[in-house]
Amino acid sequence: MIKLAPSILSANFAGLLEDIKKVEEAGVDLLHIDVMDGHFVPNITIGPLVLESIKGRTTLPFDVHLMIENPDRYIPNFVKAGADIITVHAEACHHIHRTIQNIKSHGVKAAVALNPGTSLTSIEYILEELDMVLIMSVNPGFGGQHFIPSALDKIRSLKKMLVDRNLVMDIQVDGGIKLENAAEVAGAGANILVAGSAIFNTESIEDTVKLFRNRLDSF
Ligand SMILES: O=C(CO)[C@H](O)[C@H](O)COP(=O)(O)O
Ligand SMILES: [Co+2]
Repeated sequence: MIKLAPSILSANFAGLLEDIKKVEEAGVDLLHIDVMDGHFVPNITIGPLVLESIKGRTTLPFDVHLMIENPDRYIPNFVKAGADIITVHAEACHHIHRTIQNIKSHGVKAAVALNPGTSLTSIEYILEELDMVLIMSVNPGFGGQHFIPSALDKIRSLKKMLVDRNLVMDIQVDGGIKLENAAEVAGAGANILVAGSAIFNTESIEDTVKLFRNRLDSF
């Protein structure tokens, strides 16, 4: 079954817990938390303090997408704040293998994200170490952008790499996912879809999640 991970980047921060409750009650699978530092990406969002304030108040696992430089420095803080999956960007890590081991040493799942312009070859030699690969389908930094179509080929190639090596791990896709393209992204091989604006910027979160489920039913 395809998992849905709403990105709280598009939630109402004045009533964050209420929005989280809405997606939880609508039956989503993960809470995608976008952490931006104003250096790796041109935007600043949230840090461990916000995670700590929602920890224990939702049953949804925390899927933490770190769009920050020097992520190793902050991994213990995010683990302590409740992270279940930590994703770092290949482009932000000088020693990606070491960073992955660092994440795993804290007992949480480890993933690598690739920007639209980054090749799959950058993870070729660490694939066996990963729990998930995140294919970015927008340039990171902002919600509400358009899906970059070349991501579809990259998802297909990644899926083939995994099959060829007999590896089982999650393929997450993030950016510009809407009701209209969700099935195509899943069809290419993704099994976790992140959606921010498509879920939170709607009249009814419950109805939108149902519509996503209908479109993804057959996968
Ligand atoms: O990592 C991200 C941006 O860097 C977000 O997770 C992503 O953009 C989700 O928002 P939307 O679904 O509105 O594109
Ligand atoms: Co994200």
